[in-house]
Amino acid sequence: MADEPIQPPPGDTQPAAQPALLALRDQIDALDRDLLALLNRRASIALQVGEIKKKEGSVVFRPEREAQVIDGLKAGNPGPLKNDNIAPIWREIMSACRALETPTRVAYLGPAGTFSEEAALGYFGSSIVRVPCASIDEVFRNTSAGVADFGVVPVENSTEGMVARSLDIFLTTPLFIIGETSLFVRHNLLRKDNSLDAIEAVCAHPQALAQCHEWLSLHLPQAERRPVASNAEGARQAGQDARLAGIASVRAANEYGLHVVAPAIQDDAHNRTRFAIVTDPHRHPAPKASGHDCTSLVVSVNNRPGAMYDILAPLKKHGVSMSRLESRPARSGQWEYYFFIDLQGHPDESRVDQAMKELREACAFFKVLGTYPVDVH
Ligand SMILES: O=C(O)C(=O)C[C@]1(C(=O)O)C=C[C@@H](O)C=C1
Repeated sequence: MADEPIQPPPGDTQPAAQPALLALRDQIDALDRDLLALLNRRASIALQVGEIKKKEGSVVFRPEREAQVIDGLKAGNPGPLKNDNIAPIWREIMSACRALETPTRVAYLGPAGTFSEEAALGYFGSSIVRVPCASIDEVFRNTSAGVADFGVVPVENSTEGMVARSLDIFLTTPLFIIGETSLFVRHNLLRKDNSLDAIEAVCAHPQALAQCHEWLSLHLPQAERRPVASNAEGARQAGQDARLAGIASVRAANEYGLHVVAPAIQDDAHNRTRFAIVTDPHRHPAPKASGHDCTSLVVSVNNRPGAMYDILAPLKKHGVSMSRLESRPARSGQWEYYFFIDLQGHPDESRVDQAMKELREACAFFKVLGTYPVDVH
């Protein structure tokens, strides 16, 4: 039989590129070369800024400046690039420029693949030195001890409310908040086998187990819900034992070689977690006003009639808006509470400064947790 040339199966061939397409690609290549040249010019200017900062002995990371850069670009964006894409692109550019000035070491609840890691990368960009920690306490400890320059800790979830451990540590930590970031949290059921059969236990962080409560009750009513230190730790354990499943991100599935057996199992489709960026005030000054700032406080008032009014009155008097008010028992056994308050504005604004002074006088306990640019998306 004569040798027939082997024909590729239909659909397996690339159609010959159209001349018009090739010409457009040539334009993209030329623009990419221009972009690279511009980015390198930007990087060498950042290096010069770094030299000046070194001489002055000042810090490299300036969250208020980065927020202003992104806000300014979004305000003047002619499109068609969407404004939502501006922040992630420029965060990466500034992350790379910052890394030329000095390494940024960031502590977060690890191991690799946690939402905290995703938050850290989203906020600082990927040119950082990662310091994964075993617990939220360790994030605070490593940042205080100078093992990391910054820590990223979860503070609030849109389904489950406050992250109690972080807030409790905020009462006493010497660290303060210099930034915030929030993340859509999509939980996925991960497992070695691609099936829901014979799962004995689901291992995840208690918050994730709580956020998937309804789904677990419906689909895996027999399975034990086993709390572990982080979702990535649960995924790691699931990677070693087919009887276990984890609840974690797709990044964690890739990291530990697991199947996404059921995607998006969180009870609330809009599940978001908010993270605070903390640092040591001896090594990093408070960010200056950026124009869109938030100031976080924790206060307590003696248990008396009108105590809540005394907290709110100075804010009303000076026209300061409050974007968050959370209470947490003071554990005194006296029905006393700490109030976590977010004010809109920066203490450099006199109305905010005045309101804070009067609020301080009305409170038995008053601590400024930090002042920082609001999250820019
Ligand atoms: O403007 C500065 O202070 C810089 O160091 C430059 C730059 C940037 O790349 O734009 C980098 C790091 C800072 O956090 C802020 C901005």
